[in-house]
Amino acid sequence: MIQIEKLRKVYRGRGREVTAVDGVDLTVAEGEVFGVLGRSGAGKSTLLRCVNLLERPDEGRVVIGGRDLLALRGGELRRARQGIGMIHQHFGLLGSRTVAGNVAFPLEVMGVPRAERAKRVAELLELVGLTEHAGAYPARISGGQKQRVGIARALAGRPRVLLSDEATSSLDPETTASILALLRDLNRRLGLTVLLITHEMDVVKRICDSAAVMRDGRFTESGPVPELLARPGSELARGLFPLPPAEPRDGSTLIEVTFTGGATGEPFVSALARKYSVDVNILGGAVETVGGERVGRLQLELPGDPPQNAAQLAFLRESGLAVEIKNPDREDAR
Ligand SMILES: Nc1ncnc2c1ncn2[C@@H]1O[C@H](COP(=O)(O)OP(=O)(O)OP(=O)(O)O)[C@@H](O)[C@H]1O
Repeated sequence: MIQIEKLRKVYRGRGREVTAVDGVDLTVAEGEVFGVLGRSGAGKSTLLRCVNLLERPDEGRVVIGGRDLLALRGGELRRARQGIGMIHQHFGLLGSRTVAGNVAFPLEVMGVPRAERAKRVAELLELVGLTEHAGAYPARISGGQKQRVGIARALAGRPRVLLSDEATSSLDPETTASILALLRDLNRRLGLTVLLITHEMDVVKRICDSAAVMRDGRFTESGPVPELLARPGSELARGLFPLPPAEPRDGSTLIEVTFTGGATGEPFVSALARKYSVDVNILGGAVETVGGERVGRLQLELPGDPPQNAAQLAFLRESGLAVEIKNPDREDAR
């Protein structure tokens, strides 16, 4: 649904150049929720703004629903952009208009006749659970309700794609959870494709099917979330399951094991201990639900150095677990 190829955006000014997006490739399948995670300054906002051409990239391609946006002009481009909704961290509501008036605004711009507009506004408010607040002004509603207005307004033109620019960053955890649940629900009910940027791991954990980690204008890793979590060395996995720092002791093997889906139900630690008569020391771990799937990471210590544990490590890998050896200087530390 969204296809970005070799996207590059450089800001130039006062003899200074900042490469905000530095050759990003990104594919978001139809109906998918894709999260781009990164710290401030990583280039996330610029990337998102290039997707709906609020910012014109210097190089690369932006293809949405099969249409190459950079090749479109005038009315064609306007129509293509109507198929892309956007929500923002600070909501961007008009204080002088009611909730209903804010949602009606894009419909007025599109020239939708009054009667049809009223019907559509009512539908949209129902969709986001704000029917009772139609006549309220933004100053009198909560942050979560404001973002619901933002979402209803973004959906007014029946977009197939929704871009979310840190939509929950100024909300408390409980409200964040309810907005993320709403986005997930809309994604499923309307088949909406969602591309979101965030600096919060929790957002990725709660609703993203796929994710990318962005740093200095580039993606350092990208893929379906369960796959990333199972990838040794994954930054996303480390962020979602922070394990205590641990130094491998001489004569022992320190490993981090990631398990997803089917492997979660298997008592692999006890199976390992029984099969090889080893004392497995559990140093840390966490199990979470990510994208509706149980995922976990454990830090384990086995007696004996890595070569002595070759069979044990193979057993874990054959059980469907991703195993990363933390002992330094290991050529096979995968
Ligand atoms: N209009 C602009 N002019 C010049 N430089 C800019 C402009 N917008 C962003 N930048 C620079 O581009 C880089 C990427 O910024 P961007 O806002 O895309 O990152 P971000 O990951 O979204 O961070 P944040 O969450 O803080 O917005 C930063 O170094 C920033 O200073």
